[in-house]
Amino acid sequence: MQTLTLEQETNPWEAQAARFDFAAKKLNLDQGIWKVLRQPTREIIIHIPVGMDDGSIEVFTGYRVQHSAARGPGKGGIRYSPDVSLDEVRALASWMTWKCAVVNIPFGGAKGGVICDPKKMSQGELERLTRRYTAELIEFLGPEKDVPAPDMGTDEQTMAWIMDTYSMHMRQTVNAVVTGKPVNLGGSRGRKEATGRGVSVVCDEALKQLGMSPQGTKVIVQGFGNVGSNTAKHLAEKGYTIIGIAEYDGGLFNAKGIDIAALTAHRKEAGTITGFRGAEAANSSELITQPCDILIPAAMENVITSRNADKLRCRILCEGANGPTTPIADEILGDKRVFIIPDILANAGGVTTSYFEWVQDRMGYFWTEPEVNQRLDHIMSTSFHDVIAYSKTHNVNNRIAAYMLAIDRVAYTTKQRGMYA
Ligand SMILES: NC(=O)C1=CN([C@@H]2O[C@H](COP(=O)(O)OP(=O)(O)OC[C@H]3O[C@@H](n4cnc5c(N)ncnc54)[C@H](OP(=O)(O)O)[C@@H]3O)[C@@H](O)[C@H]2O)C=CC1
Ligand SMILES: O=C(O)CCC(=O)C(=O)O
Repeated sequence: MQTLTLEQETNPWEAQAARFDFAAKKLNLDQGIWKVLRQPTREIIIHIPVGMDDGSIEVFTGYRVQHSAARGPGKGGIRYSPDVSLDEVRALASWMTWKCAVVNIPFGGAKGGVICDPKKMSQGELERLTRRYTAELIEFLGPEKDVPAPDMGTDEQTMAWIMDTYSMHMRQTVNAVVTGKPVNLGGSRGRKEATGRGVSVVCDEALKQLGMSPQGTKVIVQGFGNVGSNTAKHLAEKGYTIIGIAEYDGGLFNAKGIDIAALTAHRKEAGTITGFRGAEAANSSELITQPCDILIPAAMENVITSRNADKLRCRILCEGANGPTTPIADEILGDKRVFIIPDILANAGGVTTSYFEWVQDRMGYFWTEPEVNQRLDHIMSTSFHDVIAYSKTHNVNNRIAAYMLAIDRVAYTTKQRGMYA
C-alpha cells in the first residue's frame, strides 16, 4: 500500500481497490472470483436535460453504478454534488456491496450521483432533474433490481420524486423502489436518524472493548448534515461530551461540551452552525487534529490523508462518512495505535434501516420506531463483534477484517450461484 502515489491516495476507487486487493490476498481468494468482484457489474452514464427556472436548458451528467447483485438487489444512495465523479461513484457502489455483507443483509451494492450543486438549484429544478434521472434509469431500477436511497445532497423529498416517477412508468404505486422516503409514503420510522444512531452503537461497543465509558469521553464530529448531526445527537443523549463540530463553513469548540439540541435549533433557524453562542468559533481543519477520545469524520471522502494523519490526536476514529481515510493514512494511524471503526461497519446503520424499510414496504405492514431501533442496535452491535472477532482470528486491523468478512460472504454467494457460467 505504501507505493501509492498521492493522486492514487486520494482517488476513492484506487483506495477501495487497495483495501480489496489486500484483503483478497489475505483470504487467498480464488483468482477468478477476485477478477469478478474487483470490477462493478454495470456502469451507467447519462446526460440529463433540465429546463431551468430562467427558461434556459442545462444538461447534467449522472451516474448509476451497480457493483454486485450476488447477495440481492443493488442498494445504495444517490449523491448530488458538484464534485461527484465516476470513480467516486464506483468506489461508493463497491463499498455498498461490502457494507451490506458486513451487516449480513440481503443486498448487493450500487450507488448513484449527479454532477450538480443542489444548494444553487430551486426545488422545481431539482424535481425536474430527479424525475428525468429516474426515467433514464427506469429499466435498471426496481425493488428486485436496484433500490436507491439518500446520500449527500439528496433527502426524503428526492426519494418521493423517484418513487412517484418510477410508479408512473409502472402504472402502479411501487414504494419499495427507494428507501429513505417520507414515512407517510412508506418510509421506515427511524431511517432519518439511523446512520447516526448506528454510529453511536459502534462507539458504545468500542468503548466497552477499550475499557472506557461514555461519561468523560470527548468527541469531535466533522460534518453536521444527516449523519454528523444525528451522530452528535445520539452520543450526547448517551452522555458523551461533544467538544467540537467541524463544518465546511467553520467549526465550533467547547471543552465543556456543546449543547447539540440547542445547536440543531440554531442551525435550523440560521441555516449554518456558525454564530452559535454556546461554543467558540474554530478553524475546521485544525479542529480535527485537536485532542479527543473519538474523532468522527461524517462529511466526505479523503479528509484524513498522509498530510494530516500524523497530527490526529484521537484514540478512536469512527468513520461516519464513506471513505474519509486514505490507505496511507491508515498505515500512519495503525502505527499510532488508533482504534479505527471502518466506514463499511460504522455507517451501516443507514442501509440496515433501509433494509427494514424495503421489508416493511413489501409486507405492507409497518413497525413502530422502538421495534426498528431495537433491530438496528442488535445488527450494529453483532456486526461490530463479528469484525473484531475476524480481526483477532486473522491478526489484521479492523478495516481489513471488515473487508475480509464481507469479501468472504460475497465470494461464497458468487461461487455458489456460479455467476460466471
Ligand atoms: N445519509 C446516510 O444515510 C448515509 C450517509 N453516509 C455518508 O456520510 C457522509 C455524509 O452524508 P450525509 O450526512 O448524508 O450528507 P449531508 O449532505 O446531509 O451532510 C454533509 C455535511 O458535511 C458538510 N461538509 C461537506 N464537506 C465538508 C468538509 N470538507 N468539512 C466539513 N464539513 C463538510 C456539509 O456542509 P455544507 O452543508 O455546508 O456543505 C454537510 O453539513 C457521506 O460520506 C455519505 O456518503 C454513509 C451512510 C449512510
Ligand atoms: O440506505 C441506503 O440504502 C444506502 C445508504 C448509503 O448510501 C450508504 O450507506 O452509503
